[in-house]
Amino acid sequence: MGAHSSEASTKAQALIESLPWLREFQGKTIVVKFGGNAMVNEELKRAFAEDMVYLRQVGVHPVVVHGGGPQISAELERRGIPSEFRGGLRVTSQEALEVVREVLTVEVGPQLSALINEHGPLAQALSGETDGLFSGTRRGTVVDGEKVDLGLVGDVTAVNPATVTAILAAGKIPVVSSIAPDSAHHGQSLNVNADSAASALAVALGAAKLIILTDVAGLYRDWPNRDSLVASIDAAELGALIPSLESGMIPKMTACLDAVRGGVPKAAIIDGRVLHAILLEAFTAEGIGTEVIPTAEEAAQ
Ligand SMILES: Nc1ncnc2c1ncn2[C@@H]1O[C@H](COP(=O)(O)OP(=O)(O)O)[C@@H](O)[C@H]1O
Ligand SMILES: CC(=O)N[C@@H](CCC(=O)OP(=O)(O)O)C(=O)O
Repeated sequence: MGAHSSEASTKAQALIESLPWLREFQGKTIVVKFGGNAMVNEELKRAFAEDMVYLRQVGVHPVVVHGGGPQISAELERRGIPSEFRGGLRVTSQEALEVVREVLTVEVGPQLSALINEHGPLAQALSGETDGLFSGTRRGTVVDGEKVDLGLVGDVTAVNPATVTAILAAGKIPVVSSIAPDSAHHGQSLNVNADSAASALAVALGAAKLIILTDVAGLYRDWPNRDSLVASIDAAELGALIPSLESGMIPKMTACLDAVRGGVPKAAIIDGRVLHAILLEAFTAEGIGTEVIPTAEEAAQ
């Protein structure tokens, strides 16, 4: 076989490998979290937008929840507003919250939507504050056994997915940012980590999968030992591993665990620095990154 025909047969093979996946996810909702660290250049953002359009075109319903942590940090620094992370979450003052909201809902969300819309009028950006999508409660965290006050940081405690389902029903792609109104204080909003917002939305939508893009190949059991990449882990094992994790991996893996425990059959952490990572995850038999699945007993229920 000549080089040309062998390349063609590799492409045909990739298409054939996608068949079981297409059957599994046809007509189903997939929540995709696009992290700020995976948005490092225009080419990656464009490829991500193409992947979302592709999924929609083949009959899957993608919902995007985006982060923007590094972009928020850059803007806070530019304005001279102090910012620190504790347990992977940003300690957020009222002043910082205004910047979080502005960067996520005025900058990152509309930019991603515009890239998707280069392929047709498909994306609709909305914030967790829109139409009561999210409702949150303030949370702290525990670092080295000590309680830490994170300020205006919340967990999503209720989701009203009506607007998201209406956008999906109209054949469009919702692009959601992770700000939530505080259910206990009218008019106050909370900064929610985008991984946990994506997880709450995936559960509320009854999504078939949660995919989180980040800037590493997946979860390393023994970080930073590069031989310890986890291909697949169940909820019970992950629950036992989370207390030993560091920084940004804590909210990320907790989000996967909560999604799977909340009834989402699969969650995956994949490397968003790889062009078309979503299609590789979706359309190759073995997938890429780390997959989280329910424990055997949970899956049987
Ligand atoms: N066990 C681990 N496996 C993989 N990455 C880890 C682990 N522990 C810590 N990390 C760090 O977590 C980072 C991902 O979290 P974060 O920076 O919050 O990403 P994002 O912006 O995509 O949400 C990785 O780049 C890596 O440096
Ligand atoms: C509470 C908290 O930490 N909120 C995050 C929200 C954005 C986010 O999660 O962005 P990435 O996914 O890019 O990290 C923050 O302020 O950075």
